[in-house]
Amino acid sequence: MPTLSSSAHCPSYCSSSSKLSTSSSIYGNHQRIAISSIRPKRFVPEKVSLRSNRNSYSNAVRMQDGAVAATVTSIGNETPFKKLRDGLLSVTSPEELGDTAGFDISKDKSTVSITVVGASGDLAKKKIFPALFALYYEDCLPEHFTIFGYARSKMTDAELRDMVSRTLTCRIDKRENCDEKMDQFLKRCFYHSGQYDSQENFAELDRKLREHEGRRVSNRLFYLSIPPNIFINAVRCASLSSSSASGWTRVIVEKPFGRDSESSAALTKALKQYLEEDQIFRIDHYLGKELVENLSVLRFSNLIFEPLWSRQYIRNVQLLFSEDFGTEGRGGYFDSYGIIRDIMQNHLLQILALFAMETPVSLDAEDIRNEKVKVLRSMRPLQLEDMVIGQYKSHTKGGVTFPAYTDDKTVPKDSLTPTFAAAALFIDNARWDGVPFLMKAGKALHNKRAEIRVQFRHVPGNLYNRNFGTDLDRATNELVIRVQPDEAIYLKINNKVPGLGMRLDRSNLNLHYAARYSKEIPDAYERLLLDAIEGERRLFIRSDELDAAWALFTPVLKELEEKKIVPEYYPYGSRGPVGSHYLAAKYNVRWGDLGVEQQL
Ligand SMILES: NC(=O)C1=CN([C@@H]2O[C@H](COP(=O)(O)OP(=O)(O)OC[C@H]3O[C@@H](n4cnc5c(N)ncnc54)[C@H](OP(=O)(O)O)[C@@H]3O)[C@@H](O)[C@H]2O)C=CC1
Ligand SMILES: O=C1O[C@H](COP(=O)(O)O)[C@@H](O)[C@H](O)[C@H]1O
Repeated sequence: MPTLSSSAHCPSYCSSSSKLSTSSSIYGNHQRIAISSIRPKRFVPEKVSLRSNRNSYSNAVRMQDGAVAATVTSIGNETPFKKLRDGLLSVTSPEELGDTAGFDISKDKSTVSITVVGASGDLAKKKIFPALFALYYEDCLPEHFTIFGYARSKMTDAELRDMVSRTLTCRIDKRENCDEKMDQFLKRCFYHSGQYDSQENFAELDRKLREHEGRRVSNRLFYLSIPPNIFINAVRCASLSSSSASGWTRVIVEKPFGRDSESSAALTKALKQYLEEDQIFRIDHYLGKELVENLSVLRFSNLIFEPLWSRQYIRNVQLLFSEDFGTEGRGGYFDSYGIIRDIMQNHLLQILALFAMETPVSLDAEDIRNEKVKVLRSMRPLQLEDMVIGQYKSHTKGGVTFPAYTDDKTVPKDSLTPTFAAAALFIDNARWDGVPFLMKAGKALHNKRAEIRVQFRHVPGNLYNRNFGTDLDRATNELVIRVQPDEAIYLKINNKVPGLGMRLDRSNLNLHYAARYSKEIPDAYERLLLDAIEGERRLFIRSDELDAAWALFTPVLKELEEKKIVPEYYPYGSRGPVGSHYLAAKYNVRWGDLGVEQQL
């Protein structure tokens, strides 16, 4: 009996998934076969022909169980084919392709090398190494893997291990053998010091990687965790001097992907001098967050939501992001980007696209990304009059003084860079015509939170209108998807207060993750790293998506800078500029995050 399994996310390597080897599991709505159910059966696969408009396939074979597997050859770098469509089962590793595909089918003949470029930096320490360890702990990494740190800093392997060890923690529910697992993990970590623009240094890395890979099919993942001005040099050197000769080579690129349409297009063009689009994994870590991934499940697997998902029933949609700390430590980077580029153009817009897209043909990465591009291209570029910007100023509370944004030594004293922005966006298509999509993002606010709020329309001819007083807006249903912290999905409904009278109140139908699920939620970087290793592109940004996203924000960003628009100043730790309320009121909207929420 197929089960909806939480382990379905890491099916090809995780130990939990190998337990599925004697049966199939449900991955999305497509059947997926665990590798171990195929691998031991040596047989001669029948060659079949496979065609598509975009890719050419080679080595297409029919497996013993009827599934078709192939490798894609149009992208230069032969990559195992992964298609989740009618009749085609997921192929996640060379082993599945068998002898006729030119790979050695025994599992111990392939390896994955993960090189963290910029290993000495903040993101590497904070997110990437801990995520890799978590994947290792969960047995989600392949049997043969090696992790290399690469940066200019001089470090020995032992020093890298020491640095990494201080960043690793075990999940509360996974303490068993944790120290032992950490030691084993650290033994797989190595370091190479080199310049980002030196082909010679990357060639030295290549030699070290080859030593570790031996004669196995070598697959290589480079994570560019470096400032954007050195992306291209690093990609050039990595691709020319340390690409894999026998397996795939993939590069995870961190944001920012440019500052506007032009610089983003230039970055893409430069990357494509050295890499095919299929090798580029542009990361937006919000797409790896549990509740963002769940958006499609909520919409497309529950009858009660999708029919309501349109202008007919939805009054407005709000995408909210707040942090209760400033740009401390990252002011230098932040000042040339600002909150619109840092959060809105990517994280919030990606959520909006997933929220508003039409039903994709399938859960295949290209089908999903096609729908996201379509909805982004149906949007109106943001107008200056639909935008409010703010910057935090110093504030003293309880004897403690919190700094202004411009108190940061790396920020110019006269900086006009917004640390807060609110915006109203519109999608000019049949489903969403006239529905305001309001975004609000800010640093140094009163709380840390990310959520999606969907405010529904009034009930026509509501028999209970007189029970709500004059504020009928308060009586409409609201669906809240709290992405973080304390993940939850709750629906505000009107309910009769028990008793002999007829008094109504607002109560929550609450799916509170901590209460419902005992398993700790993996960090977004774990999911995304695993997907990159598996070649799953669903949660990464395609270049045309990126172009469409920049097209919406570039004109207003230019106007703000050319006109030197002064931000509205708000105290550190407050709810942000008052102007955001006027913006919402212009579209008859009240921000949903103002009141104290009732928690069940
Ligand atoms: N930190 C975060 O929370 C987030 C970061 N990002 C993105 O991830 C990437 C990495 O971020 P983060 O780790 O904070 O960056 P860092 O500033 O910490 O830089 C990473 C490493 O790059 C090297 N480096 C730094 N500046 C330069 C320079 N001017 N020239 C050459 N090398 C340099 C340093 O290593 P060495 O000197 O040893 O070579 C440094 O340790 C960036 O693109 C950033 O925008 C995205 C989301 C969040
Ligand atoms: O990309 C970024 O995200 C972080 C917030 O990420 P979260 O997962 O902690 O919510 C933000 O602080 C940073 O400015 C931005 O670059």
